[in-house]
Amino acid sequence: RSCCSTVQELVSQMEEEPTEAPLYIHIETNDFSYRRHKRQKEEDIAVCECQYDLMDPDSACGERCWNVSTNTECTPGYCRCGVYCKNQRFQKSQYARTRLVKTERRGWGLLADENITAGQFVIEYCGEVISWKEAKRRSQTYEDQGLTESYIIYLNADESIDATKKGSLARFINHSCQPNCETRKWTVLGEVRVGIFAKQDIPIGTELSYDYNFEWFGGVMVRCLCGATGCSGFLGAKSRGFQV
Ligand SMILES: C[S@@+](CC[C@H](N)C(=O)[O-])C[C@H]1O[C@@H](n2cnc3c(N)ncnc32)[C@H](O)[C@@H]1O
Repeated sequence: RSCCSTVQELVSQMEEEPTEAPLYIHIETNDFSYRRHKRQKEEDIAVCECQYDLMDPDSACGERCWNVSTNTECTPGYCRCGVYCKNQRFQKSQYARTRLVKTERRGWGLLADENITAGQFVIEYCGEVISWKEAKRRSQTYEDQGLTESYIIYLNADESIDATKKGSLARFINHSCQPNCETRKWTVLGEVRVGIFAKQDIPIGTELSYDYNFEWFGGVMVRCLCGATGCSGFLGAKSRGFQV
C-alpha cells in the first residue's frame, strides 16, 4: 500500500498525536471504481512549444507555456522540456507541506506547514469520481446516517468527487467566506482534476480555506463559523447543491 494509508498511520507520524483521528482511506489520485479511467487519444495530446535552455532554466514550461495558459498539464514523452518540464504538478503530486489540526468548532482543518506563495499549487482534492445522480443519492444516505460533515464537490456538469470514505488531505480544508485558497480545474492526461491553489501568500501555521460556495455539493445546512466580516451565514448557501 505505497500510496494508500489510513489517517491513523499519517497522524501517528506527527509529533503531537491528536486523539480520535478521523477514519478514511488516504489516496493521492482519484478513484475510478465507478467508471473507467479515460484513455487519452494521441491526437488529443496538447503539445507546447517550450524548449528547455540550460542557460535559462525559466525556459522550461512555466507561465508562458501554452498548456499552462489553458490549465492543461504536459504529457510525459510529448514535452520537449523532458524532465525539466514544470507543468506536471498533479501528476507528480507536487503538494505544499501541510499539517492536520483539530479546530475548536469546525472539526479537523489543514494548516500550511511551510510558507506558501500566491498562486502555488497546494494539494489535489482527490476522492471517488461519481456521477451527479450517485452524488445526490450518497449525499442523502450520508445525511440519513447522521453525518454532519460533507465531502462531495463538483467536478463538472455530470460528475462529482466524493472524499467521504477515500480522499486526500484536501478533504480537511474548511470553508471561509474570506479564503486564502481557491479551487481550479486542470486537465491532466485527458481527465479533469481539482486542485487547491493559494490566492495569496500564506505564512506557515495558517489554516487553509477555500469558498465552498462554488464547488460544494452540500449536505445538511451548517451555520458558518469562519468568522470573516461579510460571512454569508451558512456553508455553501449559494452552491448549486442547495439550488437543485
Ligand atoms: C470538507 S469537510 C472539512 C473538514 C472537516 N472539518 C472535518 O473535520 O473532516 C466539510 C465540513 O467541515 C465543517 N466545516 C467546514 N468549514 C466550516 C465553517 N466555516 N463553519 C462550520 N463548519 C465548517 C462542516 O461540517 C462541513 O460539512
